[in-house]
Amino acid sequence: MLVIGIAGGTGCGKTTVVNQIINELPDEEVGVISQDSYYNDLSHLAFDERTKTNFDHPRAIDFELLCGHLQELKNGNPIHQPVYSFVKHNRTKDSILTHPRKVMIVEGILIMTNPKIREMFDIKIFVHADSDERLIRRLKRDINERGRDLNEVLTRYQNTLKPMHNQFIEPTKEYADIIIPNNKYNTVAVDIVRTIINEKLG
Ligand SMILES: Nc1ncnc2c1ncn2[C@@H]1O[C@H](COP(=O)(O)OP(=O)(O)O)[C@@H](O)[C@H]1O
Ligand SMILES: O=c1ccn([C@@H]2O[C@H](COP(=O)(O)O)[C@@H](O)[C@H]2O)c(=O)[nH]1
Repeated sequence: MLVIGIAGGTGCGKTTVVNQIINELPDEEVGVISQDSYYNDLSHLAFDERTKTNFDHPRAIDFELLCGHLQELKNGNPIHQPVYSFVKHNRTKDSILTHPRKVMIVEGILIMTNPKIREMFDIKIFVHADSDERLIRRLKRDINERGRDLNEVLTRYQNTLKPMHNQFIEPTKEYADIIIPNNKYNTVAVDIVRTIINEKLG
């Protein structure tokens, strides 16, 4: 199994890049795991308390579960990938049965901060977009798709997103084998990654 890790700050375009990469590749050969599925289960907290969580700190992620699931997939076993709700700030009761594939892509802001997870990646990719571009995209996406308002996104950006990005996420760029500049859509980079995957698929 070829495991590809794709990291980068919020709004850099990780999900978009992953969708572009897997578009036209056979479903049964390539799978995706999102770090978002592995946010800690916060069911013990009331909604108001959950909104105060720092979701941009490595502590917010259940890396033990993510690591265990990746190992299971590498061993050829299926996993039940949790499903996360950004609107509720919590895991849902659902899960997605995910079978091992020849190629697994793991994407998320913090995946390269964890040494054990990092070691499991055969290829490490960091998607870069400037911080103003990321903030604009995040504002639009969170207001349109994640039930937030302007003030909420900006406050979170100043209080946690920006400092956490600088402290934990940006430094993981140094581990990357490939850095994809993504201020604009980057079809060349996507094609290169697709070529690598196609070689693996034979
Ligand atoms: N290169 C790009 N140029 C303009 N908008 C983009 C680009 N890549 C992604 N977007 C948009 O920015 C938003 C965030 O992208 P997304 O892929 O969800 O980022 P991430 O997963 O890194 O948080 C989405 O609305 C997406 O359509
Ligand atoms: O309950 C939550 C959990 C996370 N977030 C924010 O999501 C982003 C990570 O997702 P991307 O798709 O990579 O942007 C992270 O910056 C968290 O702040 C949230 O708002 N609510």
